[in-house]
Amino acid sequence: MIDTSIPQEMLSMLETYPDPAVLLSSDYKILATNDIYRRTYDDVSMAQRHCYEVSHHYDKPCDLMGESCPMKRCIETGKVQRVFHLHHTCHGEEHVDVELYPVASSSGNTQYFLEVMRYSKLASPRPGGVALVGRSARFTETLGLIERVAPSETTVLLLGESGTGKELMAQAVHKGSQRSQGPFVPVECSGLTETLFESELFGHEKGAFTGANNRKTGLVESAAGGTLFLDEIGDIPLPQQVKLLRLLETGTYRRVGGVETLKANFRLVCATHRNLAQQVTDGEFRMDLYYRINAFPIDLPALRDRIDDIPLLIENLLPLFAGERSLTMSPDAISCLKKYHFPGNVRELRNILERACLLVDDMIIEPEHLPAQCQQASHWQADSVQQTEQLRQMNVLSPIPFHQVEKHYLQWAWQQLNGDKKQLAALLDVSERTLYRKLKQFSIC
Ligand SMILES: Nc1ncnc2c1ncn2[C@@H]1O[C@H](COP(=O)(O)OP(=O)(O)OP(=O)(O)O)[C@@H](O)[C@H]1O
Repeated sequence: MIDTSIPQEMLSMLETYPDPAVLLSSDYKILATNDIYRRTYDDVSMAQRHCYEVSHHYDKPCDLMGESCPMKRCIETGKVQRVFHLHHTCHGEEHVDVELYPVASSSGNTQYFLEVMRYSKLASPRPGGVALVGRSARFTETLGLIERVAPSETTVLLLGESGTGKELMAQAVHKGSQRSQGPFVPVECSGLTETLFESELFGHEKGAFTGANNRKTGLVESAAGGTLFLDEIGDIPLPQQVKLLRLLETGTYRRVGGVETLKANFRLVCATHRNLAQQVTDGEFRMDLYYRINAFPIDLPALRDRIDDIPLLIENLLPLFAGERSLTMSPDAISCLKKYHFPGNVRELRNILERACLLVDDMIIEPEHLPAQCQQASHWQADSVQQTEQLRQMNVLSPIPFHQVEKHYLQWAWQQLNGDKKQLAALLDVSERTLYRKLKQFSIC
């Protein structure tokens, strides 16, 4: 499809892009497309379709559908815009890095908009292909940050609860980097003692200490040309933090028992489930090290904050445990899981699916194949809705002081869970210590 008023140079330029590219008018109409765009998206040969119809199957511009529209921002600012969106293509949905450039006419006014789209190879919104999957707004936003930072050498700090996929995201950073052909070396920092920390990270010379019968290559050396992933960096004790800081500051290290100064050559990605800023305040984490590693922090959402991803994760993970069977999950069971709190995040979902695959005799996983706490979460929510309705009918929902609401609610929840503190704390999203304090305060136990 070609708008005959578009200069030939402009059309030729579109074809030079190795990615799908389109020329748009300010009212979102597609004026010209390159070949790769036509092959990737629906048939746009019918003249003057809107970009939002083709990419999103919307009948209105993205910003009216709750998305950030690069076109709108480009018109407002006159500057290049970059956003990360989920697009419909003829291969199904794809995560797309969209760049929009204003194109000026000879008079200097913006006449067209050039949109170039690059597909993410790091994650998928569909089951099957890659390990990392997600399509919720929170996941897409996180992936957008990963796509931005991955090609650089910047240190990345991944923050999130246990099981949210920090290691998978660290691998994605590596995969999207210039170092992707090099090694990805994960280091589990918790539990490394002072001496172990040094010899693991820096290696040691033969005879450096009793039992050092050979020279050992350290993980820093193994990561040469690649990415070093320091998992649970918040667990590194203070004395080891100094050694890590020295490595990062100088870019050099020495094997234990060695005299030779070696040059490090790695890109650093760190992760923790801890609140590092709080650890700095509490004197548990060095401030200088914190600022060294906090160059590009990314918060990974908990599974309960992206429940829209649960069906996709189930579809992606079930084949891992289903063996030869093509198992599915019933809508009731999916709905149970959507109401569950998932303190262990995706790792817990994996375990739940593995267990369900062993329990199911038929081809469909039902709520009865899920652990009691998942079934209970579902009843619990239903009960609380029903109870609120009963209270409303009894006209007792007139305003009462907050602490009384808290007390009554806690008493009720305590009974529902038969006094299971661990589960109750997880469902209420508080620590067991906080829960214990509350229970004592209200004399519940
Ligand atoms: N978005 C995702 N898509 C598919 N699988 C995922 C996703 N996120 C996490 N997982 C799976 O969940 C499990 C836990 O992920 P991972 O080990 O990356 O989490 P983590 O945050 O590093 O956990 P921890 O803090 O305990 O080390 C893995 O089996 C991983 O494959």
